[in-house]
Amino acid sequence: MTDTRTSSHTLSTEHEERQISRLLNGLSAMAILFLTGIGTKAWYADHVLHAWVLWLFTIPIIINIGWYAWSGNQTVQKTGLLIIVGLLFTYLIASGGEGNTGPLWFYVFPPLLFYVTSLKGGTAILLFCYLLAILVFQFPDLPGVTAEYSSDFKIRFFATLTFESIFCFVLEAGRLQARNKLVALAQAHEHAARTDELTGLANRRDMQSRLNTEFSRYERSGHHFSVVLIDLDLFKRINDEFGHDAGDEVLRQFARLTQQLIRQSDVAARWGGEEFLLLLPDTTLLQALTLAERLRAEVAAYPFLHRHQSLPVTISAGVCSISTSGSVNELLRQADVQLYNAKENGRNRIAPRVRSQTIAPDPGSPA
Ligand SMILES: Nc1nc2c(ncn2[C@@H]2O[C@H](COP(=O)(O)OP(=O)(O)OP(=O)(O)O)[C@@H](O)[C@H]2O)c(=O)[nH]1
Repeated sequence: MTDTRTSSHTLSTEHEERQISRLLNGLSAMAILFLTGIGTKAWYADHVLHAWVLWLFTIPIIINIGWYAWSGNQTVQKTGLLIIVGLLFTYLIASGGEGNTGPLWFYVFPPLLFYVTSLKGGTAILLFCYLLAILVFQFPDLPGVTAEYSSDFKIRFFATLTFESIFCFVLEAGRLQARNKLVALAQAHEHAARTDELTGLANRRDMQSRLNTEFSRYERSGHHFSVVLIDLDLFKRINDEFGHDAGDEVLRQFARLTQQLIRQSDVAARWGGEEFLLLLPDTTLLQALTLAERLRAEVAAYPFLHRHQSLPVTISAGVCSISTSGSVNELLRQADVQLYNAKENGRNRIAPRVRSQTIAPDPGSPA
């Protein structure tokens, strides 16, 4: 039984990714404002080169925002912004910014890095940035390096940055752990809401929604499907003679047997107490009847056991194809009528009756 629907995990990840992208756009807009403002201040303070460098940094940020708006590619948006911010901070550390305060902007990096990348990736990038900062601090004669920092500043800078990085790492790890627990909980709830507890098959609610989906597919692209409505014969007698536990065990064993027989794309659901419904996509009436007959024969021959006691189990089933009914309700009604016929005609049988399977295939259905 396959689940073609999007899981809550995928949905939550997509939602989170969109949230991160919106946040990055907001931060990019703020960065443009800051760079323009601080650049203008530097211009009036006669730091012309510094002003131009800050203004020029706004161009790749604007391009990055525009590229994301055009392509919607979140990976490029994240990578682009991290590279720009990394280069900007390298410049600020190497040049000292205004009054040697450039390195202070570095404190923005760790939380952003861990939030946008993974814990491992963030740590690797951060260590690389540390290495760059150490190079700049230790070798002030390197080309492009114009700032010199006191030893006190360097020690305090690295100590505070290390504390900040560790806190950010721990907080992000905690956030991810809580998030993963919540996602797992949501998945478990989602699964429970769609599953029959006793048999592990889909429940009626899930089957109803799958039937509607399959019917929409049929209306859209003409893909035929069939259903088999199954009822365990004289089940009350099993309960009465062998006990309710034995009845439950029969339901479980029958569910297992059914699942072994149907295709991956088919869906088996517990429709009611001892009633089951099979949804068979891309299946003609004849094919559905063949499957139902095979299942009937297997059940009749299967040694159902409970506490070493052999239990007599047979099934009756009504089969119907969408090509002979215009709606899901009509399909189910017809299957129910056929099931009633099967019971009326003596149980342990499938309806409609097929004489050595010479029924004509559904018009327009796959061969
Ligand atoms: N053990 C068990 N029994 C159930 C469960 N759900 C429904 N039943 C029983 O299934 C029996 C169904 O009985 P009926 O509707 O009279 O039908 P039947 O005995 O199967 O007879 P036919 O359908 O006419 O062949 C009832 O006794 C229900 O109590 C369940 O989850 N576990």
